[in-house]
Amino acid sequence: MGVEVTVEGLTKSFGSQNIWRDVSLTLPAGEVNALLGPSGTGKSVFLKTLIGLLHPEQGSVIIDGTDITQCSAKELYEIRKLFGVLFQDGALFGSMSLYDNIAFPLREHTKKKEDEVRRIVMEKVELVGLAGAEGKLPGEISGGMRKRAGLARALVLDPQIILCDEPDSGLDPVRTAYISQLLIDINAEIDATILIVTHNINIARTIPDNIGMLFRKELVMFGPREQLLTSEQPVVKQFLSGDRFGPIGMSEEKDESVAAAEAAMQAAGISGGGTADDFSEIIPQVQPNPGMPVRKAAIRHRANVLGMLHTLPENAQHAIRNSIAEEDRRAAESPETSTTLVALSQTDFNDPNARFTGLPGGPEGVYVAPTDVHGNTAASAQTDVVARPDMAKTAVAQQPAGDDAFTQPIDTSAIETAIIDKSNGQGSNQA
Ligand SMILES: Nc1ncnc2c1ncn2[C@@H]1O[C@H](COP(=O)(O)OP(=O)(O)OP(=O)(O)O)[C@@H](O)[C@H]1O
Repeated sequence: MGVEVTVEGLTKSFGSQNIWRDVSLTLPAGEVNALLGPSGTGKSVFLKTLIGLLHPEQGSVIIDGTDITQCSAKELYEIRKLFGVLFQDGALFGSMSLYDNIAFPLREHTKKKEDEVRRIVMEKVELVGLAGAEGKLPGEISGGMRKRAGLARALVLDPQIILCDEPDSGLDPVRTAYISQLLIDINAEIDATILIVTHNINIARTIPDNIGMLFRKELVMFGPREQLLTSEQPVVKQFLSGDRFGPIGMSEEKDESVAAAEAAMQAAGISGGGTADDFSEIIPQVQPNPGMPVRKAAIRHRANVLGMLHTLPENAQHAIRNSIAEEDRRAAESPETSTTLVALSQTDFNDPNARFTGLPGGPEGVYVAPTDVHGNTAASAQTDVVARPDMAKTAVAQQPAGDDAFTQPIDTSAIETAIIDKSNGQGSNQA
């Protein structure tokens, strides 16, 4: 499973220029996260700080129990092996073939023999669709191919954390969709924690489990994607719609006179050029391609979100309920592509250690009852957590049906461990 990354009170400056301050967030293990923000707000600086390439003045970055802002160079070297990083420009060595570029981390960090290096490199080359191009130099291929080569290189050490700095920059919308799908498939396959820095709203809407946004030197928010997509905060709304009217200016601080002039234009019905799309209409998250393993993080994410639901704004709660209902409806229609139901269908309700207690339908109280390996329907149709009975007993007994089922805090600790172990066919369900 991927590694949780916990950032606490992080502040970074270059000389007298403060980039951001007091940034705190947790990238949950194995989940896909996106970081948005206007140009120059320090998103790339944030990524580089997470891998210890840049040093913050304050705060901590805890990875696998180690605070990388305080650890020794040797410890940092070891922690860095957990990472795969796709830099904004691919950061390939111009004088090396794609093959040698992709092989580089293996030759640098492992003692693998060349035939093993070849096997791994060619596997990743295939994965990113570059078979046949491995002998070319970076200067001989397109920008999109360089991106994919950079991603292949980021994957060769089987990273537990993948950082992608603008994986879509310079790519057409179709190639962007392919690379986004690839990230979801990779997540399904290796369950790595992923952080994507992007300006691409379509990626933000369809790929991550969680989204954060930097603005005016602060983390405006970080949470389930529905929270940001339904946010009423002007900066978030403006960023999503791409409108020039709003707090974000050409440079970070918008002049008061400019803001007043814009407000007047807006009042006069003049367009700021933004899209009229309604981002609070949550569109379904991209699923792994058929044949890919269950995306275990999606199951954990659901348990996490249900646990924190009561702390979120009302419209985010509503959007999450709808997302879950929609996900379950789609799952019931095509169980073979459903993350949740595939996992659930591999679960044995009769097993005393691992059984789940049902999925709620949604605001209308529609209930989609999944079945287990024996075709049994979940015992209780009134609860919303995937749980070991001993962990969830209280929640099960107390949860009302329908909309209200989401309003109570649920103890989700250790919740989906059992089901994930089961779906992997890995014996014990003891937390
Ligand atoms: N090594 C450095 N030394 C000094 N200043 C730096 C350094 N790296 C970045 N900066 C400054 O930090 C600020 C944030 O840069 P960064 O590249 O992180 O922004 P960003 O949000 O990723 O922007 P974009 O979306 O345009 O890529 C910029 O003002 C940049 O000039």
